[in-house]
Amino acid sequence: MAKLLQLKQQGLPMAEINAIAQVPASEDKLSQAMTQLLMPPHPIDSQKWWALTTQRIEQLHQLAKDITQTMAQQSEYQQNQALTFLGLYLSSALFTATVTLWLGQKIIRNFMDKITKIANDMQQMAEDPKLNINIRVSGTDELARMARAMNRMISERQKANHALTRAAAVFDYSAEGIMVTDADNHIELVNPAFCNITGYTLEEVKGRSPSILSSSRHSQHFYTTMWESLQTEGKWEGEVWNKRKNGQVYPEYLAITVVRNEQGQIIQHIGLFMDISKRKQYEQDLWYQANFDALTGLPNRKLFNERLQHEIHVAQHDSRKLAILLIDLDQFKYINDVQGHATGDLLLKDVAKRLEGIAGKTDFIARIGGDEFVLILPRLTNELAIEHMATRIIETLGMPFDLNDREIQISASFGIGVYPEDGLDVSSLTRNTETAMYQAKDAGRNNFKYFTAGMNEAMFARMELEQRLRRAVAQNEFALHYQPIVDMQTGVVCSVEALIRWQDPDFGLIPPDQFIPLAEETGLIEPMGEWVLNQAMHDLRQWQKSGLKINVAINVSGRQCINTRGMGFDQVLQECFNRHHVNPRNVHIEITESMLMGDASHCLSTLESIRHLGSQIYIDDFGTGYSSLSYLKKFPISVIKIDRSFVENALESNANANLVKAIVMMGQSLEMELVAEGIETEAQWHFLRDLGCHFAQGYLISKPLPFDEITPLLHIKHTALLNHDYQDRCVNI
Ligand SMILES: Nc1nc2c(ncn2[C@@H]2O[C@@H]3COP(=O)(O)O[C@H]4[C@@H](O)[C@H](n5cnc6c(=O)[nH]c(N)nc65)O[C@@H]4COP(=O)(O)O[C@H]3[C@H]2O)c(=O)[nH]1
Repeated sequence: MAKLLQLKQQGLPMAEINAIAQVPASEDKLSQAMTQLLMPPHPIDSQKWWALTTQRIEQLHQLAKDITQTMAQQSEYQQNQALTFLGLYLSSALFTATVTLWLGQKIIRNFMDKITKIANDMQQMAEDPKLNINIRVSGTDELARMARAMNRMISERQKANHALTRAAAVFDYSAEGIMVTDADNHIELVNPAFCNITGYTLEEVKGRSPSILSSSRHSQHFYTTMWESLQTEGKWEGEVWNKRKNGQVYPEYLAITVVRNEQGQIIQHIGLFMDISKRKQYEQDLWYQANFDALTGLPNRKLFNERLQHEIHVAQHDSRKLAILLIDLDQFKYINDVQGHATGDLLLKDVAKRLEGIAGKTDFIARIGGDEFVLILPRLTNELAIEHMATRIIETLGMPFDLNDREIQISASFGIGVYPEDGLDVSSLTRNTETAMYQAKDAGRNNFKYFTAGMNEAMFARMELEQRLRRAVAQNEFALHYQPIVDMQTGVVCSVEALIRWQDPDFGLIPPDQFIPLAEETGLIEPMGEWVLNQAMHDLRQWQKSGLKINVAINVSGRQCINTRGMGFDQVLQECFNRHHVNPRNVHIEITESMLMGDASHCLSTLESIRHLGSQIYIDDFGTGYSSLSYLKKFPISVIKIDRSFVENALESNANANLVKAIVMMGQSLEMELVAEGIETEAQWHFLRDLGCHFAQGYLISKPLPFDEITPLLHIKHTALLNHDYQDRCVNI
């Protein structure tokens, strides 16, 4: 039992103790002995008791021996078992140590590999900052996490690098100049665009103040405001005139931003600017185009209106007067059409120069239309100044122009309007001055007219007439009257002059003087002239069919002669002759002297073409114009018509008679035939015939009459006016 207790105290498990305490089956004797020992004592003798006791003691000894033996066996067994356990323990410990060592080595090698890989990759990246390696470390351990963290870091670094690269590229390649200054506004850094724009290198500006670029165009106040804005708002932007290194001042658009540190102190200023010279130039060009005439360089109508508005305001404020002179070139359209636009342009440029030459310092001159110029005289001290200027304009523009080696003479008509009498605002003053200008034109050109209240009525009348004339052309309200031209030697009617009449439904018959100038001005003369030509050819054909030998003279205006429907006049004629089967030799073309003065070369070629067709050319109203012999010689003119005004006055005085003689002699010296117009009396007839005039036209023979009325008169031979035998000359015309 003591042994069992001891085992128990040693902490042996109960199962084992139990096993040890179990008495094996072979030990039945022990059990029996024990049982007997425990049995109550029987009443036996001492010997027996002794034997029994001895026996039992022996049994006990045997039992103790057995127990000792068993316990020895048990102890041996336990020892063996302990040894086994120890062996096992030691071998497992060894195994564990080996495995642990092996695992440790493996883990360490693994760690070392990973660390080496990370270190190598890091080393490579350190050597080449542009290199970005994705460190590949697998697993979930610390190193793998570290590698992933590093990869993230690298990726961030990569992004940051990209951003930096981009920022650097923006800085380097930006078209805008960039300037970075420190807190004290000393230049720290500039980009290449800065150098391009300003002409300075970084070395030249580093450490200096941006005022190195100052152009001195801005006041101190300008810069003070800029700095105030930087201090309070942290930024400023606007247009600045700066100066390049070469001294050239240029405009730039500048945006300055203040950079502050975490404490809110200014550490840098970043100035970003672009050169806006081109944009400024473009804006200026646009403004120029909108306000100036490209051809002459003079202000245009828009600028004129603005300036007049301003001058009226000033004049009103100062209680002063101002005048405007509206100048229109006479026959400019003709020159333009005949000589070509290039010559027309040259003329306009020269006119502009001449007007600029005579305008005073405070005067303002503009071109407000094709051939319309306007002069503002804003500081009128007295009205004589207007007259003086008007006379100078007429004189200046009256001098011949030398255009492409051609001498061209022009004149101008202009109206004068005075503020405040003739208009209190721009539109009324301009409108009234325009009215005065038209009046000057109607009054025979090359003069000027002051605006008067009555002019407006005339202006309205003119506008109304134009309306009616347009309708007349559209509705063909015209008729032709014919006036005979008689051979002064034979009294025979050789030809008739076709004269247009306007049969207005409201106003009756209107003579050509009242609408031809307007028709020329408005261009209506072209369709009107074509109608005359066709009608006259039609009538001529009728007379010829009836067996009458007659020619027809047609009046042709300068504008009509240039072109009709875009065709040369000779082509128009040819078409018409063909249409009516008329021989061009039976048609005379009457032109005025002024036509010859416009464009000599174009006129010459047109007249030669007409002459080439076979028609003769008459100069109408001779003597009223320049009557230049040199001009007349150049042109293929066959007949001169002496203007009615000379014939009318020829017999009134010797001087007048001598004038007519001179004209006749001039014609004779040019070997041209002469027609005396407006012969009303026999005295005039005889006078002119005796001078050597060949043909006569006038009321003495007949007034212009319609076709039906004139036809019978064409057969009459005016023998009563003859005083000697004649020979028939008409066929030669
Ligand atoms: N007092 C007076 N007058 C006389 C006498 N003999 C003729 N006349 C007028 O003198 C003008 C002559 O025509 P013109 O000089 O060619 O002058 C013409 C001509 O330049 C122009 N004209 C007439 N018809 C046409 C036409 O079809 N086309 C063009 N372009 N102009 C035309 O109109 C002008 C005026 O024509 P008309 O009024 O018909 O006036 C005609 C005629 O009626 C006379 O003895 N005494």
